[in-house]
Amino acid sequence: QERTANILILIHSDNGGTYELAKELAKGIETNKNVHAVIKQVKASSNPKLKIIPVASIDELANYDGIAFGSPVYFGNISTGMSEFLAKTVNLWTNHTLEGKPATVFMSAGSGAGKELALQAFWNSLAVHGMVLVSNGIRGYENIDKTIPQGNSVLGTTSLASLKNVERPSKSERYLAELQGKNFAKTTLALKGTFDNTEKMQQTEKTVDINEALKQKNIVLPNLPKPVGNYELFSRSGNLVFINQVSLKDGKVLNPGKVGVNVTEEQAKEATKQTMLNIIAILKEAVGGDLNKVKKCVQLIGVFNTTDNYTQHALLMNAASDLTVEIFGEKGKHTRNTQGAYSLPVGSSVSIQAIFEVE
Ligand SMILES: Cc1cc2nc3c(=O)[nH]c(=O)nc-3n(C[C@H](O)[C@H](O)[C@H](O)COP(=O)(O)O)c2cc1C
Repeated sequence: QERTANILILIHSDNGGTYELAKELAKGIETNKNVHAVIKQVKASSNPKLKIIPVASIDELANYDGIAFGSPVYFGNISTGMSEFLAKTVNLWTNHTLEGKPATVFMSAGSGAGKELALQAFWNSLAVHGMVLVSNGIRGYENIDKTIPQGNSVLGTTSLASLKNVERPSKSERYLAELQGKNFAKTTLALKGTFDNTEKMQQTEKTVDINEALKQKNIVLPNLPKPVGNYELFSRSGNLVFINQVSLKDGKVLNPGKVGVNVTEEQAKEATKQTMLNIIAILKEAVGGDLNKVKKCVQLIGVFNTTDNYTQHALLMNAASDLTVEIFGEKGKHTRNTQGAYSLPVGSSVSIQAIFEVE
């Protein structure tokens, strides 16, 4: 059977210069008929030229055989958009997910000031991930037009987008990007299968320390709320822990009221997240301070104070579900019910009942 490979071209672009280079890389990659390239971006763009590009999720990076990263040069560095995306890859990093995967980088610059620093900065982050960095060297240098400034660099192709004596990317820059794509496809195909991390990832999955992961993700659990009636914060029966909360924050209700009247959907989501944080703080207490003892989130029920005709309860509840999965990974996946209510205690816009299985 013929070997095939899938390459992600992951870009951030403001004005489309990076996207132009990405298309050339894709063309170069796909001159190898066994290698497929897909261009995605790190966040949605309102630029009409870039709107159609799908947005990549963090977790999908694991699914490709190689990744080409492209961004504008910002002050001799990678762009803020790219930097923000990379900052969310801590889980991939600690799980060794990208180790041994080939990576290559390209950038759209203005004048080109600091372009090599920026390419180097890209490499820094990808080296921390343990990726195999594929350089350009002087490939193609003999064929480029040297009568005008060009974005060639040994680390990766750039384009000098603000030098408009010719259309940018220039013909030579496009040629270099295509060549980079061709070479990257060759390396990716050759390395495929030599970096199978599934076994290692499964091992680390088991040993992921949830308490540490919370710190790394900057998730701070609130102080325990005080009961406002004759009840306990949690109740344990066998291996199940039952917890019910509203959106109390520092003794006050966060974003109280009715969704669609005096609470926006964004505020309701914020309140929902706060409620879930309260629940997880209580859960931590219930397992003696060690969240690694949580085996599964079994079920969540979210009740929202809404108008009669409101239907987007599921959307609001995602704020709680997403947080639970972010913290507990696979163990955080749960069944769920959502409902609307005419009024809720202490004016909260949301109330959540949670059931967890623990050790
Ligand atoms: C905040 C900021 C900082 C920038 N810093 C540099 C720089 O240090 N060197 C450079 O050559 N261009 C710099 N530029 C220009 C961009 O790299 C250039 O416009 C690039 O082509 C944008 O790529 P895009 O078309 O994919 O958005 C900067 C632009 C911005 C917005």
